Amino acid sequence: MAAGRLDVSWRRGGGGGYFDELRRGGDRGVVRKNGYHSSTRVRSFDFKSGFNCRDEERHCGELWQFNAFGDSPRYEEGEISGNEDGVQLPLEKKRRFSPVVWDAEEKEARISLKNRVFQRSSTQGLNVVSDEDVVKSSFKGGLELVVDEDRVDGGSVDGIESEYPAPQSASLPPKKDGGYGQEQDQVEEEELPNARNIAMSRWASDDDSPRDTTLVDDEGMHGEIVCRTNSIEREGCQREVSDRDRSSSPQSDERGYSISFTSEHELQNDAMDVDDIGDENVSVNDMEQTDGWIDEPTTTIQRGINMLEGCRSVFKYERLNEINEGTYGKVYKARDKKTGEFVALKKVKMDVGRDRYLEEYGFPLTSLREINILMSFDHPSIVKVKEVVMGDLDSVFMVMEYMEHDLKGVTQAMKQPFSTSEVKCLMLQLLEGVKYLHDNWVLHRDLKTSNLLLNNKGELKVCDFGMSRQYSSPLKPYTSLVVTLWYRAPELLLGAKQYSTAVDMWSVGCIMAEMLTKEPLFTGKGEIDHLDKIFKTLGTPNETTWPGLSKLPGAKANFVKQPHNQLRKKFPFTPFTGSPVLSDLGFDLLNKLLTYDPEKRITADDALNHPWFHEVPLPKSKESMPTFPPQYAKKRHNRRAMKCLDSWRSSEGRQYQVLSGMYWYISSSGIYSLLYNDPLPTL
Ligand SMILES: Nc1ncnc2c1ncn2[C@@H]1O[C@H](COP(=O)(O)OP(=O)(O)OP(=O)(O)O)[C@@H](O)[C@H]1O
Repeated sequence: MAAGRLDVSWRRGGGGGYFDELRRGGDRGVVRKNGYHSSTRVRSFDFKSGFNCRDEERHCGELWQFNAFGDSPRYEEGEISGNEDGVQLPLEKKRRFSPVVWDAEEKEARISLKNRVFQRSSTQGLNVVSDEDVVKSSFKGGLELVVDEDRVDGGSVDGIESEYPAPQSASLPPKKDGGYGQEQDQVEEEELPNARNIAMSRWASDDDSPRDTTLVDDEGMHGEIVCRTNSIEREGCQREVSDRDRSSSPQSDERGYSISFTSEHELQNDAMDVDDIGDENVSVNDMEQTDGWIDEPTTTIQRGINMLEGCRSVFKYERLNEINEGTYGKVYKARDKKTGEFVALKKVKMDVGRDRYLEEYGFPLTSLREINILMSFDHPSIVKVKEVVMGDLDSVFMVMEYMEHDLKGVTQAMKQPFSTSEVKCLMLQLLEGVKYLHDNWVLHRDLKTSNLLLNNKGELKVCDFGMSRQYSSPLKPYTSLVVTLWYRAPELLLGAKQYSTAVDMWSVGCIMAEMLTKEPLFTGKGEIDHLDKIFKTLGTPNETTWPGLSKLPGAKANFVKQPHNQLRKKFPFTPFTGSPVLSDLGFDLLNKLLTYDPEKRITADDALNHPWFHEVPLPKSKESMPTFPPQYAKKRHNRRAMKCLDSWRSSEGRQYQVLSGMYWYISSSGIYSLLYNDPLPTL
């Protein structure tokens, strides 16, 4: 898996401003601004290791490094300590949360020498690294070297040794009060799992600086040197490219490194014709001015050796259509320019309202959670995040495997609900995914049909981990404002602050019912209304059916009184209507998922072993699951498509057309739309 790291830097002083910047790895210290002393702190979010957060701070040009969150790399430790949602995990449980990468076999140590950062890796070579994906930046930086202790004999690095002797061992930044003792050393080692693909990413610097394309080069080195600089003045270790050297044609130096620069503000102007639309993937690069993914980076440096993947640039991908826009980010379909693979790119929304992490560190907590969890998980029922990439304007994108549909879109568009055997196939996959989450101490907390992705291979994958969090035993208080209302468990609706995996299982119950009937089970307009709807269907709970109910904050409200469970009525025995029949065993499972008392609610593990899955009709295999027409594109203002269709329409004189399985039509407002499962127009 490709890896990435984000450095979030924020600066104080130097003009009284307090502003955050997102930077890829390599952004290091502006020390002075307007004559004032200014310190820059860089917090590194290491997406490869799950969540490894470390701070570096510059004071008067000196680099101080310290751990942001205490004693060891751990999941969201900063957020965990002392906030409302806080969970302090017992050690063994931390370990059990295995997907967050703990094994730091390839440990690295950072050594600060003057303004330079050496990074040591026990397994990585000493490589000259450059970046294929340099994103424009206005940073004036220092120098970062990555040095392999195994390969660098006695700390000798060609061309570097004289002035910056390579370290024999991990030395420490200048010791400050309460700073780096031996203990800190140890922590530092532990806190730095291999970040070879991350730490080496770097920024081009100021556009107006000829040094933004400075490369450091050392022929004979077998390892890796990363220079983040606009001020490298190293003999024998420097290749400086001046402004006039910039050209749009690639160059090759005698060592075989290819150095190329694209022209300033060169836009990707791929011509498109009607056929492009027919290709289903409507490229919208040149019309939708979505910040962060408009221009190609102005400078590209390519070198042919030891290319390490840092936080790559979003320009590695060609943006196709927008798939959807959720609360926390827009999701686009895109194509990897190199491999042609389709991916989904979720742009991290930076304006998510009040978010302590956003305010403090420049990155929203919801996205950190999501990225951390998704990058560390590996399960067929959990959507895979391939990498995190950066766009212009400090935008960040998560690159996910592309899934053609989500369950919500599919159920809404279907004429008939899924058959029982299809529901079983989907339920098994969903339960496997949920079991995996719960086994790894993660609550999803927002399971709903729009967060279940489907592809045309019959696979179901859980996505959207923005609300998810790690839990522990004994439970700590969490916020009860989780889970979209219709799928929200009654204990949450009644204000429980302590809850566990059962909240997800309730959502699974709601989803199961919706798959069977094609309609959401409970559709309250507000919390009280929603509870009323639940109680009308399942009967009003009491202390007998749900011990502890009366202690919940919302339990005293005057709810509808309904003594009986009416759920069965929602699944009438209608063998001739074509609707799936919910057998007694199926009903038993549904009832167990929709049990009021969270303690008695069935677990994912037990649900997977429920006999309903063993009775006929047996679950369909994934391969025999139905495929669905392409998801309709929500984006309605696709000007390029409009243009193409316009000409096409005038030549054909038709109002509707089907192109590559998509139904295009012209709405009353004259806007072209893509319709999913629209009845075929008479042509
Ligand atoms: N990997 C993917 N492949 C295809 N479509 C996806 C993918 N991930 C997300 N989507 C689409 O984008 C929608 C929104 O994604 P997601 O739920 O992750 O965003 P969000 O901002 O967290 O949304 P929400 O408002 O539900 O919290 C999904 O419902 C789905 O339709």
